[in-house]
Amino acid sequence: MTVLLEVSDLIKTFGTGEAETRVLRGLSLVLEAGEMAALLGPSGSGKSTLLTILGTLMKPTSGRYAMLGTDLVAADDTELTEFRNRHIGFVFQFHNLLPDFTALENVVFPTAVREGRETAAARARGRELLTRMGLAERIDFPSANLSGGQKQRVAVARALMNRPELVLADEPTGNLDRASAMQVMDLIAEINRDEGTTFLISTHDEKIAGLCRRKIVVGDGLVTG
Ligand SMILES: Nc1ncnc2c1ncn2[C@@H]1O[C@H](COP(=O)(O)OP(=O)(O)OP(=O)(O)O)[C@@H](O)[C@H]1O
Repeated sequence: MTVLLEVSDLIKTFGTGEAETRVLRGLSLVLEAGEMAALLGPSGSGKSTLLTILGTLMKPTSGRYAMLGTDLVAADDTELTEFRNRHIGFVFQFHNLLPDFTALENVVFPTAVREGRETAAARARGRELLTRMGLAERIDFPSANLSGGQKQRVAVARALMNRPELVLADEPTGNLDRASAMQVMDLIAEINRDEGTTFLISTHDEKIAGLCRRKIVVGDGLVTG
């Protein structure tokens, strides 16, 4: 197996003095390329904080983080933005789609903004992904008119646009009914299997976690299982 990322001795504190909260307390974790892992743990245990650090959206207070051989603690903001755009996709509980944009426009828009233009290749990739997500009939629908499950599948397609090695999903099914949640998870599993994309999925739902090959449990700022 190839190591995709490794964090070690991660500490993250918020606030100072009496208000200081130590959220991560020396957490270490290795993710292999191609894993599909659930991130579990009680509310407040630090799951979102860890995902935000792994997504390079926030630096740890101390500790090491390397992905694909790049030291992401030493990297500056420009390097981090570039790295994130190329290698990491995000799916959140609230999909954050632009309601007046169609499904396809939502999927292609972030790439178009980054590249300064919308290319035919990007549109083709967007169509292919939406079709894989079972949304071929909804490609040109305004996203406001899609169901919650459909919107979340658009969000998964958007996260995959740039063929990231890693997708971080923070409670991606938290807002969905059971059937829609299972459908989103099935599609994630299919992408994981077919394209080798690594997924780390935080969830409170044991059934959702059960669909992942590995469970990582966080408790009190450390990996406990
Ligand atoms: N920016 C911040 N400033 C201060 N405290 C914060 C900040 N972000 C998170 N925290 C605190 O860190 C702790 C962990 O939060 P985090 O959101 O990582 O937990 P979680 O495991 O994702 O919880 P949940 O399952 O409820 O989403 C909480 O006590 C939270 O209040």
